[in-house]
Amino acid sequence: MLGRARDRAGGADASNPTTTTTSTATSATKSDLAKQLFPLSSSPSSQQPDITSWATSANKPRSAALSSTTHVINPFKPRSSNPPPLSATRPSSIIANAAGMSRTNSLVSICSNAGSFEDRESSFAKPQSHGSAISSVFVSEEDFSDDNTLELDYECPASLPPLPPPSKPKLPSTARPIAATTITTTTITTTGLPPPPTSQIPWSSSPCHHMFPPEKSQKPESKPSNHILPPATKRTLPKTWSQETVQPSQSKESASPFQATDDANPSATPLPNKKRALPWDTTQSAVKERRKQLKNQNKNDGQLSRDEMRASADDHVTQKTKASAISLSSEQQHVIDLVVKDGRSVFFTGPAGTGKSVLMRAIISELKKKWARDPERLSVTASTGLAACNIGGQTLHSFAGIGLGKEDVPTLVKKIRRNAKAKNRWLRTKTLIIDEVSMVDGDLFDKLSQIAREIRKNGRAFGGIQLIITGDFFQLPPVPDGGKKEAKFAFDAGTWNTSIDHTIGLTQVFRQKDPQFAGMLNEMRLGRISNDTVQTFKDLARPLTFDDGLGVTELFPTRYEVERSNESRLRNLPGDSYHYESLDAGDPNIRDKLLANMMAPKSIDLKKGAQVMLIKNMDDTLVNGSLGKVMGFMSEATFENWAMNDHGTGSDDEMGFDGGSKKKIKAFSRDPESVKDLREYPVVRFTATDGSHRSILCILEDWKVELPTGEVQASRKQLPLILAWALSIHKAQGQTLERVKVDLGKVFEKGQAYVALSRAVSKMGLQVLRFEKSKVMAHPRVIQFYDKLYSAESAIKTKKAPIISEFAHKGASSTSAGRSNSMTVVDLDEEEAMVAAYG
Ligand SMILES: Nc1ncnc2c1ncn2[C@@H]1O[C@H](COP(=O)(O)OP(=O)(O)OP(=O)(O)O)[C@@H](O)[C@H]1O
Repeated sequence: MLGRARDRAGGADASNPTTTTTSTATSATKSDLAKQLFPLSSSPSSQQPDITSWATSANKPRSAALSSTTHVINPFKPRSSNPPPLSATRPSSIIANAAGMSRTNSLVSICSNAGSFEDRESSFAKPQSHGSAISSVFVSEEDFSDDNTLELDYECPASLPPLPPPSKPKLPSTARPIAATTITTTTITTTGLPPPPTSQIPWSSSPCHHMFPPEKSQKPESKPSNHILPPATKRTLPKTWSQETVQPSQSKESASPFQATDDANPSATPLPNKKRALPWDTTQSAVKERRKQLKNQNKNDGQLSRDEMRASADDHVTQKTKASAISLSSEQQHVIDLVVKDGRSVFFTGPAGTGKSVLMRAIISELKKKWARDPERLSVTASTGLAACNIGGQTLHSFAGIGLGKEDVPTLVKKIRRNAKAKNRWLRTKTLIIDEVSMVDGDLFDKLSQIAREIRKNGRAFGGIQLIITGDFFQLPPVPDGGKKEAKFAFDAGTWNTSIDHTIGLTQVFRQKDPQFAGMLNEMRLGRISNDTVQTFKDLARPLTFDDGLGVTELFPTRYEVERSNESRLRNLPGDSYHYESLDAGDPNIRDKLLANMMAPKSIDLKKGAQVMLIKNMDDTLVNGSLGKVMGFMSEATFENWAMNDHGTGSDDEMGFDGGSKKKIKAFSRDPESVKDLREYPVVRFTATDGSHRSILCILEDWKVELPTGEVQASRKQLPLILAWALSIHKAQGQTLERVKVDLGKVFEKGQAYVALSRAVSKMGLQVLRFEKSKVMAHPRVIQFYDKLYSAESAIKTKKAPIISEFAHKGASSTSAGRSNSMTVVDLDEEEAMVAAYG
């Protein structure tokens, strides 16, 4: 085995972890050491490295039509060297010529090889429903038994967030949405035991039309598609819904626009009546009533399983999502094929806004189908509680059952063996998903791999578990443990290269439609900012004003600053304050821990005029992250009576939720039968993702933490709102925000400035204060890591295959050299930890 590994590893340089591509000559002399340190027997190997091709741009017909608006950005060149913005007249084929480019500038060469790109159309529908895929989160009680102060073992019960439709900035725009900006793409085989795919995996970018707002006439269903997510079979409505009988108790709702049905298709989910510009689009209670109704029907006829029922209810609520489904780009689809069909271990990365989260949700959806009969085969985890929440998973620590994970591997293995549930998770899991890997510590990664090998009694990396990992190492790094000055990145783990078959770089930036802005952000990401970019960012210091009454969301590095800012803004508002305390239930011993990291706050104070953010997906346009303003407060009955009596015909502003109107509304709610909950809830006017304004009465929502058996471990009832004048950069990671203000003077950590600014959809919605080049810090190790990846890809393109294995072994060597016995864990959730760590 060793000999075979040695044969395969010929030429690898095991000794110099920091060398990128300049040490080919020396590498051969040191390869033996590398081979001994990292015998390939434990890693998926390939006879020849699997190399997939680079590709950019949209499908040919569209790109031809839009040739003047489709740009390929070279991410490793200063913006000034990149293609000009949309307004410029140069056509799309602005790809630098790599010929003669030096090895030290190898990053450039990746994008420069025009021949490595190919255009190919692909169009797939995204999962139809955003709120349905994940409803339960699995937490074992034992996860918390050893570390009472640990706040890491949090599993979010939230439903899987939606794959949001391409959002169209409402702000005045000088640059019209065009095709996504292509940054770079690479697929690199770093290891591979099983024989790699023999044929090249074709690449192409998603069609240009993905960048446009969904057109009503263009229904995704009408497009030929091989992969429709999620499966239509799980999304059918119960039979009983086809003849919707209105019970007396539901008569009010049926009078509401939400309940309007499609005569042509009685089973179709009713659409909001757009003719009636009522101040309510629907109420959450209406949605809940629907679910209750469905549940009762299920009980009566006993024909639907619990999941089917839930899926049906969600289907009803989110039916519009189907019509505006995101089509995965071909590079995204390529990753799905690799992980779902081929079962490969993959790390996919890419700049902010390239659809990593969207892709991960699609993968989870597909794998859930794959493991429908044996759900325990799939484990969904993330480095932080919040990130886990976003994909309906649990923290990596929680999954592993290692508490803080400070002990050495033998101790941790013993600990897990004592914990039947944790042990079972390790034994049963076939596919492990890790999101936001940039915040996973390298030592932890190695420990987990070793634990898996021992518990599963399988010598392969991670005990043979398929890994699907995503994240962008240029974003927030791991928090170093007390003793360490700097955290170790996961890619520096000794087992990183042997655990991953393919490293894939997503290239298409979807969040920012303006290629110039996307290019500026990419310069930031790499820490190589041109003077032009510095000046453009400095010009964004001007204040932003909007005519819809909503302001910008200010991003702060610490939670303390966020709370202070939100509290002072709330205090300065006139009027009464409404206090909402959550209703928590569950075993008091573990409840608080389970609920600690929940996005839903333990308590929230609101006033009329408060700026809030929705933290649950209501439907396809009111989603987690939608900004809104509190217009007033009223009880459910009042709100529904108002709807029933059709007293709203104007906009919210016309209606005005002032005292007079409110009194008037209350006059309609005297029927004691209808008044069950007299408590007043906020009416919030949201700016929906399609740019429209929608007002809903925000009542209490449920968050649950459940065991796989469905047993509820802890639950919280709370408004689905948080104050949103200010948000922490940590909480903002992963968000797409249309109006952002960032004061870079307060930023202290590498990657923070990039994360903060890259939340913005456009320059028009971004205000940047105190922009300094020095504040934009990219970690040298990260630059080096990506440099290697792209160098390797460049080498692949020039058919210098040996360099690939050299790359893989270098990586292994570097990490082995850096291995230490010191134990480090990631502090997963709290900004305070970061502050403590970084001062
Ligand atoms: N295939 C696609 N077609 C159209 N829009 C897409 C596609 N994939 C992602 N998007 C959109 O791009 C935006 C960014 O996506 P997403 O949040 O998944 O990116 P990300 O890479 O995870 O970003 P970050 O690293 O900042 O968290 C979202 O608004 C999403 O809806």
